[in-house]
Amino acid sequence: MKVVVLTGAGISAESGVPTFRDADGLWEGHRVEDVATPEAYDAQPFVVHRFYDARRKALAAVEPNAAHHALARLEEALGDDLLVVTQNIDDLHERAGSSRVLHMHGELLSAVCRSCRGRSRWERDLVDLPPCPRCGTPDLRPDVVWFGEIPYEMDRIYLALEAADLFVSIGTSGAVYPAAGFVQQAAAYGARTLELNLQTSEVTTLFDETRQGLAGELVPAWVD
Ligand SMILES: CC(C)NC(=O)[C@H](Cc1c[nH]c2ccccc12)NC(=O)[C@H](CCCC/N=C(/NCCC(=O)O)S[C@H]1O[C@H](COP(=O)(O)OP(=O)(O)OC[C@H]2O[C@@H](n3cnc4c(N)ncnc43)[C@H](O)[C@@H]2O)[C@@H](O)[C@H]1O)NC(=O)OCc1ccccc1
Repeated sequence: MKVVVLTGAGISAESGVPTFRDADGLWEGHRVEDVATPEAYDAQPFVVHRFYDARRKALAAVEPNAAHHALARLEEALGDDLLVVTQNIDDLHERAGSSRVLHMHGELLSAVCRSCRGRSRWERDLVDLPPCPRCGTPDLRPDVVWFGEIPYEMDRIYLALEAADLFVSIGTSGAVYPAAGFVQQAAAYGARTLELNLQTSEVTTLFDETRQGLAGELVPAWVD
């Protein structure tokens, strides 16, 4: 049984990581779409850096929750038959013990060089961004996928959706593409589809089954 699990901000909410909908999509009065874009980074890099620095600080103070731990247990059982595709840039899946995790929108604790595309761990706050450890150019940016940019690992994701027997979506509003379109792709290839979410999402009607509630309760109940 090949399983693909898509996670969104809702799976980290009970750890204390605010979701995008929580703050009505606003950050310091900015529409998230306005700070999480390459244009915003070119226009006002300091505002964008402050946005991600604040989230790094917040991430250091939180822990994975029961939903993350349940998926790590599922990976022990299924091995390579499980793939977790996350829209989240936090490292809570990995901290819970999951390793078969694909960060389609990047990672908060990673930096990427705009010159050589080399990746490195994000070391310091904005004040003195170090040069790229690989090519030496001072051209590092947060290793996250911004609106208008192509998500990471789309080929691997489409192959996994094609081979999936079961597609499960956890804690996502289905507002952002291409992730919001995965349920249709998986269903088109014959997979059964299940949504675990606190509220009705923009794609709830596309699922074979929906269970509403807290991920910290629904996911362990589904896994164990
Ligand atoms: C706003 C939206 C309409 N715009 C888009 O979708 C755009 C444009 C677009 C493309 N195609 C379209 C088609 C139609 C319309 C628009 C588009 N998409 C793009 O630009 C993407 C790139 C988008 C990525 C942007 N970067 C992010 N994040 C990283 C940065 C950062 O984090 O700062 S997106 C970011 O927002 C999204 C937030 O959504 P959720 O995670 O779902 O969170 P949300 O708060 O919305 O919802 C939380 C849910 O959890 C539930 N919940 C809450 N608590 C709990 C709880 N305790 N338990 C369970 N559930 C819970 C709630 O009920 C709720 O339903 C996530 O994806 C997150 O990663 N790129 C692209 O399309 O490239 C081309 C392409 C296409 C195909 C193939 C190749 C190339």
